[in-house]
Amino acid sequence: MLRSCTAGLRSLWALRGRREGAPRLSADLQPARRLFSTEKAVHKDWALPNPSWSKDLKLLFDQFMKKCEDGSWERLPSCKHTCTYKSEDFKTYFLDPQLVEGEGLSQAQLFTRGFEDGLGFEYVIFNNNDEKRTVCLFQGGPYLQGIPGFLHGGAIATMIDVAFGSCAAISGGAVMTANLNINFKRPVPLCSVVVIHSQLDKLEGRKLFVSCNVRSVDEKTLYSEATGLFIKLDPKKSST
Ligand SMILES: CCCCCCCC/C=C\CCCCCCCC(=O)SCCNC(=O)CCNC(=O)[C@H](O)C(C)(C)COP(=O)(O)OP(=O)(O)OC[C@H]1O[C@@H](n2cnc3c(N)ncnc32)[C@H](O)[C@@H]1OP(=O)(O)O
Repeated sequence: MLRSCTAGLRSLWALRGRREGAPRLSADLQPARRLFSTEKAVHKDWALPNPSWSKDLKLLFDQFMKKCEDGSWERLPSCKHTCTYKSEDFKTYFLDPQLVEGEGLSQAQLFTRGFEDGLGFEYVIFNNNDEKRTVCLFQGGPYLQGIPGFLHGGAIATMIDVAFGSCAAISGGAVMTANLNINFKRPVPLCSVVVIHSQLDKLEGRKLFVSCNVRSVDEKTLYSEATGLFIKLDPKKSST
């Protein structure tokens, strides 16, 4: 059964709620495989092959799915909509009912999942919990063009942020990006597949330091290198 990816968001929103006096969720801030594993299946998982996936992407996907068989790796599911909006749990911890019920938020989608199949971000992230690292297989579609024929740098930065965010959230729970530093070394051809290898380098109090490299499928081309700083949200502080 599909496991929901919304527990992470619930964790984040619960934390926000708690800052304003809502009851504490025990799952909050726990290093968290549970971010990806506690909810019942309610929404489609988009981190799975669709007809727009190239041969390269499908091949890599199959290779990583094989690595999942012994439990050393796990595929992270990915929802398009911020699914918890309709859950009772979410309402319990989100204190502004207008935001929960309102048009704006009901239409909210994860930025990277807001495109038709194949046109934007096609990706799947695999996590190796013991090694504190993730691998993101990413095919950037035609709507992500920057200079003709190549991916927009902002699209690459977005994908790196998502890859980092997942890597950091697994260890840190509810985290936010504080700093991203990217060196773009080679332009990424539009519609090609790249592999983003992310690593949690250091955990220092509430600070999670991550780094990654973005490579071609054959690993010969290094497209980008990046570092990031994620901060575990502090339940005593307001994020707005
Ligand atoms: C993200 C959700 C996670 C939930 C789980 C999801 C599951 C995964 C599912 C699906 C993956 C999707 C993944 C998507 C990823 C996208 C992520 C984003 O787009 S996040 C939006 C962009 N980022 C912001 O808008 C932040 C804005 N900034 C802030 O809100 C604050 O600055 C914040 C929360 C980052 C820190 O604020 P403070 O008040 O809590 O903490 P202070 O005291 O300022 O800093 C703590 C320590 O960090 C250092 N620090 C803070 N910012 C720094 C910086 N920019 N550079 C260096 N150090 C910094 C400080 O110097 C301090 O260090 P000392 O403890 O004193 O040693």
